[in-house]
Amino acid sequence: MTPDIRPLIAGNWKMHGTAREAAQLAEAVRAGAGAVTARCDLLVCPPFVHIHAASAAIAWQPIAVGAQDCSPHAKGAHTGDVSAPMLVDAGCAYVILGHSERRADHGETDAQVRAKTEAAIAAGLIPVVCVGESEAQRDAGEAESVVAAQLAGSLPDGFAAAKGVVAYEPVWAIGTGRTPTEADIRAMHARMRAEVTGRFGPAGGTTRLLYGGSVKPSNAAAILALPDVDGALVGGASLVAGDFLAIAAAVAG
Ligand SMILES: O=C[C@H](O)COP(=O)(O)O
Repeated sequence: MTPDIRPLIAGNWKMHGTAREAAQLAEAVRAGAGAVTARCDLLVCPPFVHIHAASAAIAWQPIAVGAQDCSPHAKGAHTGDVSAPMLVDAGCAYVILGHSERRADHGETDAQVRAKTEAAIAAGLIPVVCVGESEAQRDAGEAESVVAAQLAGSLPDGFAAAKGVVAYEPVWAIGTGRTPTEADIRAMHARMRAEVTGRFGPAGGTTRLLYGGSVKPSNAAAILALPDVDGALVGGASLVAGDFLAIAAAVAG
């Protein structure tokens, strides 16, 4: 954790579930959130088509809803895309951008992620920009330089002032049950803090830096206690309300 930064525990539901299941999961998170929202912010990111169902189930509780992508364009002839203003209209406060699955599945580049991030900020959304190295890049000793380059290319000017969030997700740790060592997470987050403060000045000192990749209740406390780890971006475990809330409860009180 970083002193004076309120942690964020974010759930990325990816491409799972029906609208009914999304509503049930959101309701279960809402019902159990009272014990943890005193110490951290909660965010759930359903698939586009379930955003309304999740938002309706969460209602007034202090749990934010986000999306998993947005268009770099505010409107227009872009079949299949969803704009940032549409997400605001649907009740979103955040949007995940540049997730490694989008970089892999859709060939998203740093420049495209940056354009989407600019669009999100212009619409009033808080972007959660994902970065992370492949296993081959880590084995080659390139992890920090890869992430630094992704940050330089993906984050627009004004990112920190807009309270943008960075999520470090080593690609090889996503959905695998494997995590970096605590020393490696600590080192990467220190490097990311140096990068954002170098780029954005004092505002970068309060940028929330999340860790993601096989976070679960059993490892959350150790990871969340590390310096400059200001929360978690949770995939698989966020699909089980009890596990997601247990991860949030692992934030030091
Ligand atoms: O966005 C979330 C990450 O891809 C982590 O997924 P995971 O917790 O299933 O490893």
